Amino acid sequence: MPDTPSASAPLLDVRGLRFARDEMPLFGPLDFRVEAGEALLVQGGNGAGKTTLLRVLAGLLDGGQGEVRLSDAPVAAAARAGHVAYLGHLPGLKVDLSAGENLDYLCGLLGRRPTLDIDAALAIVGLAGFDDAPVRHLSAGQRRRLALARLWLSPAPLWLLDEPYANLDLPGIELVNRMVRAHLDAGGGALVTTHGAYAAPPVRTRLLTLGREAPAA
Ligand SMILES: Nc1ncnc2c1ncn2[C@@H]1O[C@H](COP(=O)(O)OP(=O)(O)OP(=O)(O)O)[C@@H](O)[C@H]1O
Repeated sequence: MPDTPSASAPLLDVRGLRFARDEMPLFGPLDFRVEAGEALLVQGGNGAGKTTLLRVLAGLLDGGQGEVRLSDAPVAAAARAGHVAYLGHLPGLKVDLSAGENLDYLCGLLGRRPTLDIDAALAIVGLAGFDDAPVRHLSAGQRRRLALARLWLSPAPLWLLDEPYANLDLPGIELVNRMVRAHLDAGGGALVTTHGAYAAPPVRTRLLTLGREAPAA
């Protein structure tokens, strides 16, 4: 956890964050924050930089300049993976392992909420009985649900969700909304990227728009 946590501090406080690729600016400088109990919708068209922003915040992509504070303490990119839960386009699963083995492995790597076990998390995302199923036999939507189980098991208060509705059916979309609402009700926060093709999660939401027309909100 950050060195100097503060109950009233925002979960995420970003100051002057900018990113350039091959010296071409992609976004920024951006200033925004995420308070406990709220979601920040990161909006923008294809190529606007939404995924890049989330990967920079997660510490998965080098090259961002500016300050990223988590619960009132600056956290360098290399240390951020242990402080946030990132749900990316690719589920980040090992296809040769079973669903349960994947969750066990990821919990060992990134930590786990002590009040929840793997079977319960699988049941919550509609994968009860899939514990021993090899991930290579799962559909794209089932893999997405497995990644949601990992998210649900994570102890991190800040979720970074890159198009979390991708590959999901309507019950899956409702599942994401329930999960986000429960996470925020418990004092967590979330960044959620969106093209605007789906309704936003029904939670307290602010907006950050990437793109030339509206650099930041
Ligand atoms: N690995 C990479 N190497 C070079 N350029 C990249 C790489 N990844 C992304 N880009 C470029 O960076 C820009 C932003 O990409 P990014 O994926 O962040 O956008 P996005 O807003 O998430 O887009 P989408 O809505 O299409 O998913 C795009 O112009 C893209 O071509």
